[in-house]
Amino acid sequence: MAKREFKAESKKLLDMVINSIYSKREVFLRELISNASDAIDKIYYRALTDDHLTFNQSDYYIKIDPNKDTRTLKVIDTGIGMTKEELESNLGTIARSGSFDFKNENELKDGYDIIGQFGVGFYAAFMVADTVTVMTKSLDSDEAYKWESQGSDGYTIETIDKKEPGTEIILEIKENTEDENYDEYLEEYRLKQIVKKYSDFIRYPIKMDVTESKLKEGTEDEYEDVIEEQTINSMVPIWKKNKSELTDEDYENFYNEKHYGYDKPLKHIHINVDGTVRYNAILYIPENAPYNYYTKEYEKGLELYSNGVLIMEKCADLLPDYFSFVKGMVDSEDLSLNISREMLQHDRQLKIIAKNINKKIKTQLLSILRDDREKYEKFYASFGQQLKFGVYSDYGMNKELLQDLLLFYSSKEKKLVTLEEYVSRMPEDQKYIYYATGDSNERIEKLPQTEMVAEKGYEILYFTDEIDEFAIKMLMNYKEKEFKSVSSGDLGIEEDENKESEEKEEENKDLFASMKEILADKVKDVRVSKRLRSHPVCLTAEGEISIEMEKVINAMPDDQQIKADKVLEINVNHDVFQSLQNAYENDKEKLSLYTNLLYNQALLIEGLPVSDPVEFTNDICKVMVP
Ligand SMILES: Nc1ncnc2c1ncn2[C@@H]1O[C@H](COP(=O)(O)OP(=O)(O)OP(=O)(O)O)[C@@H](O)[C@H]1O
Repeated sequence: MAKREFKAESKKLLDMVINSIYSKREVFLRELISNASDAIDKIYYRALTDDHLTFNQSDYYIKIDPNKDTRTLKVIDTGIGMTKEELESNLGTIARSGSFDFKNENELKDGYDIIGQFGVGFYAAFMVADTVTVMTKSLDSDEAYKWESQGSDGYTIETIDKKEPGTEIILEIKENTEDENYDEYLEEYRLKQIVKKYSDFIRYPIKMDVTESKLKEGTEDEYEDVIEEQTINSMVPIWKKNKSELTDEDYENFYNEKHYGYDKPLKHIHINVDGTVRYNAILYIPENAPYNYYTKEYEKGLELYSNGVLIMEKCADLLPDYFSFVKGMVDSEDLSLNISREMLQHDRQLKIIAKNINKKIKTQLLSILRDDREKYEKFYASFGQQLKFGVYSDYGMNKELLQDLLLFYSSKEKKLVTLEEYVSRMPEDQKYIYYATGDSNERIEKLPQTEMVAEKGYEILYFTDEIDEFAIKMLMNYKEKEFKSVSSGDLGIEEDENKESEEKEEENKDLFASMKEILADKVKDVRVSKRLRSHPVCLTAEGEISIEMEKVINAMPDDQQIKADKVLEINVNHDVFQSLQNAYENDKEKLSLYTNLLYNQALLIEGLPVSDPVEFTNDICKVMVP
């Protein structure tokens, strides 16, 4: 029999399909199953307009049949089949898609959607097979044909005997090589796995004879291998079902089946959009952060399906970083895929979907926050930090979108509050939103710097995450109220104290100058405190860099070191101040001892290390034994 050659360009293209278009060999099965599904769809469409043809869905199926002895894998379908001419033109010309033409000729819109469009998928079979044989009988022909090819050297066509319309594709699976294991494409479990991964939602049953070990009849502990034909795909995707038919349990099962997480999702979001870009999505907000969530290893992304066929396992472009914890999938019929179906040709549709999804996630989070505070706090414990990173990163580009999702611990409420709640409670004379930073709520509670603001009756937000102050600096203000650290120079409330402290400052300016000299470049200034009530000293920072920021940045692994401009504030109403004055008058050595002691105490209160602990304890001893 004379061999027909593929067209010259086709040879090159075939080589490309086999070697470079697809990144994973396993997708050959996805391609053959998609073709089989298209072939059945075509009968369905025909039946819509042809009165002589009835489409009885249960008659149509796809079957996968591996055989280790003959080293063959068959993919059989009960679809429309191909005439001799169609065999010639569809399989003899690479990049010629009969399915694409069919779609155009029939002006197909919704419902059943033909998958094929490029005319290359079939040849993916050569990635795993030396010889590919196609036995086919068209619904429109009495003759059946066999097409066979070993790849680039062409193909043969001959007449065969086949009664029922449909197509049977036989792959002679390659021998294993050093680098490649082809045997796996003959293993039931592996084939099942590939079908589940890519073709689970093909709407016709994909059948396979599966070997199961079963209890032998009449025995109690004897097992035997039983071969059973099973449907291995789920067929109807949950996201195409009506929301009213689905229970929370259905959504939870899908979450677990898909291994989106091992926890129970906190919330699911089911989206069906029929707008400019049509898509369905099921998204989940998990309850717990995966163990690697806050590391570089964590990969964000949603599964992306095109017409129920998996295209990408983790499509990162669908999620912004600040919502990277969201799991789930998107299925759209409107994506322009590239030839390998592994990437999108241009991402306009994807951008629209991403934008839409982003909005929905925010709305959902806000509604949990409003309606189920306990649930939201659980979520926030896992992912609050990520939201705060989101406010801070990209130069604060997303701060407005995220600000209402933030929670901080409140000095007054003794629980987490939103910025909105804080601002709505602010007394009229309060100018700023006050915050204090520290390692824990308990430590912040005891910070001397909070005394004055607390005495004034104002609420203070406690920042215990390293990112907090950075995020707030980026936010700058909320509802036109500026954020103010309780440690900052001007607290906006010290009017009454101003005059008195100015006088004290003036009276004691030589004492403060001496103390500043003793501490040298450790502090920028020594001053009368307006904020202290019961404590003798505290450290505050002047300028943009706070003491907390100095701590955070200096603890980072790179060599970057920064220094806050520290000010040692002295409570002139505290008895200790008298001792300072006495020492200044009578004993300069004592003044030096006291100054260093007070400075080191202030460091400890701030959670900063004292530079010489031995000297510090010696100083204490000196005070104890005058
Ligand atoms: N099982 C089948 N039954 C009937 N026709 C088939 C079958 N497999 C392939 N064909 C025909 O061969 C054509 C080429 O198939 P191929 O998989 O190479 O491309 P495609 O499915 O059209 O596009 P894509 O590259 O996007 O998958 C199809 O368009 C279809 O007309």
